[in-house]
Amino acid sequence: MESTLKALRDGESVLDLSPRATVSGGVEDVYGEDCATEEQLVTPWSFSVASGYSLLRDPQYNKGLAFTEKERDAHYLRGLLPPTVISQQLQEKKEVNNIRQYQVPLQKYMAMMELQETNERLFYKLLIDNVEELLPVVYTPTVGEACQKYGSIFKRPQGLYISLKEKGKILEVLKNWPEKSIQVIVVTDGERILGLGDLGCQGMGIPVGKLALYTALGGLRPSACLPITIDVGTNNQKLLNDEFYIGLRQKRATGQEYSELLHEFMTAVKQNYGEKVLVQFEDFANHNAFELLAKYGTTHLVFNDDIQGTASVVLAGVVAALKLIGGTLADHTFLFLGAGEAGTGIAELIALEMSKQTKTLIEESRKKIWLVDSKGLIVSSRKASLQHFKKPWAHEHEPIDSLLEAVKVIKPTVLVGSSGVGKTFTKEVIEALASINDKPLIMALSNPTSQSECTAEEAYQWSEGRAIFASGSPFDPIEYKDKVYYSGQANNAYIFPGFGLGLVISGAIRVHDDMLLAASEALAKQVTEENYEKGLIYPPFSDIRKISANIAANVAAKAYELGLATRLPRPQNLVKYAESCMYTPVYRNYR
Ligand SMILES: O=C([O-])CC(=O)C(=O)O
Ligand SMILES: [Mg+2]
Repeated sequence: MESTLKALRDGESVLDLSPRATVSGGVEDVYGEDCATEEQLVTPWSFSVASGYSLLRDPQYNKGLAFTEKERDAHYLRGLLPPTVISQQLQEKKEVNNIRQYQVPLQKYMAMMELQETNERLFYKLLIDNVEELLPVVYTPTVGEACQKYGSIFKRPQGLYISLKEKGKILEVLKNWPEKSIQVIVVTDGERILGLGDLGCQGMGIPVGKLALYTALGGLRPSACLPITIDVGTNNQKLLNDEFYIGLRQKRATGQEYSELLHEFMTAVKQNYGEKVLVQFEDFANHNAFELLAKYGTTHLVFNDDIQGTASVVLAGVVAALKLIGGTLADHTFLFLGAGEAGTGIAELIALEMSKQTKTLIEESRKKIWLVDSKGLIVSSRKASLQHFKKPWAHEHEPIDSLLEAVKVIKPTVLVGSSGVGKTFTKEVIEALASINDKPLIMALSNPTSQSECTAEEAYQWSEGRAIFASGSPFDPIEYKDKVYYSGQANNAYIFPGFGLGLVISGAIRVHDDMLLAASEALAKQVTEENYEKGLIYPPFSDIRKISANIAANVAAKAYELGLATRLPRPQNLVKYAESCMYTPVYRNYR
């Protein structure tokens, strides 16, 4: 092989397949590329072993200035790099300095994406070593703005685009992806990107970002991760009018046309990657999210991050918070603003855990949990007109129109925001909550920061410093009356990377609700006394790889217990095993 490459580089056509014999004019080259006119056909040759110039442009293998002298000799890199050889540590220092120089978060995002596209291992090294600083760049809130402007900032495609144009050909499209051993797919149809609504094809930033976290936080290999956007159109008129929009210019396909495309996709995925590939649904609109999860939950390894991942992270936060606010889960009364994927998903998982703890029927546990949607409190008199996923929460009560009224009447101890609409936890709402509770637990989950139900500062100020607060997007520590308040990030990023790792290492073939409880339990256990002293109900993200290994182990253990694991025999020490499976971004040495 090496002599073949050398010969090609020296200008010989070893296999003599080059089209040079058939083209004329211009300067002759081995590929026939430079001498072809526009009408003449050329062959897009590529090498199967990255070497020389192409090695420097292959993000998976490129090491830039960190290529050693020996590697520069062995891989035809002499002269293609300046003479200096530096360590990955120094490269990292330089990149961190570069990123810090950008004032605008979107510029930082673009710089990080460029790094991912030029030197993958360096990108992950940066992200892992500086996770608290860079998470808000590659993930919420900045990724939201990136999706909104995706058409304008778009340089190179990342991930796989499957649009209505590919109907009937989805299996072929999957085969176009260069990697064959895929373990995790994150897929969106872009209809409900964070709390920003329908961003159509530009939702691709989300699967790309989520999978970057799968690798950085959960240790899945980048080559095993596949981001996919399904483009069935968009109802976002602004995007349809935008000359730089990258998606199909049509209104969303719905009904049969939609479900047929999704079905072809799900079938092709299983056919191409087998039973054990995890498909994570992300940021679908409510109606499709619930339907897809129910439909494919029994035939595929599927996980909905917004319903199940968010539920698991919030349950963990609530369980941890009990140390600060007192009582058992069943002693508390929960009020949600938002009864979509996140709201009903969290409510159901809390009810499930409550029932397990108290050995009562889930119908009884649900009565401790109240949901408010855009039409007011969900009560039994509204039942006939409710979407099916809201019906379990229609308890007997007089109708109530507003959140404020609901807080006053229901007297919740825990207030959760999951509607995707910002600034809805007003001063009045938080004051009312704080007048009922000594230590109210407030979780403002909506993303990005612009959609947060309230800010950390508002939560502490309006509760006179008594609230325990966590939010979906991060807030900096707040100083209030000479005291510093730290708030946690109740984001599914704590759960899905470890959860997915647990499924992969056990060879799980289905997701079960008990695995979500297992993930919650593992996360809640990672909160230390030191965290509690600061008022935190989540451990810091700087420990996330250890946290993910623990979550993965607990999830895998549950998969074995339920008979859903196929990787046999079961490893004895699952935490150690999970850690040993995790990708690390240090450079490999090339022979
Ligand atoms: O992406 C995030 O930050 C959390 C999430 O799933 C969402 O808001 O849809
Ligand atoms: Mg989401």
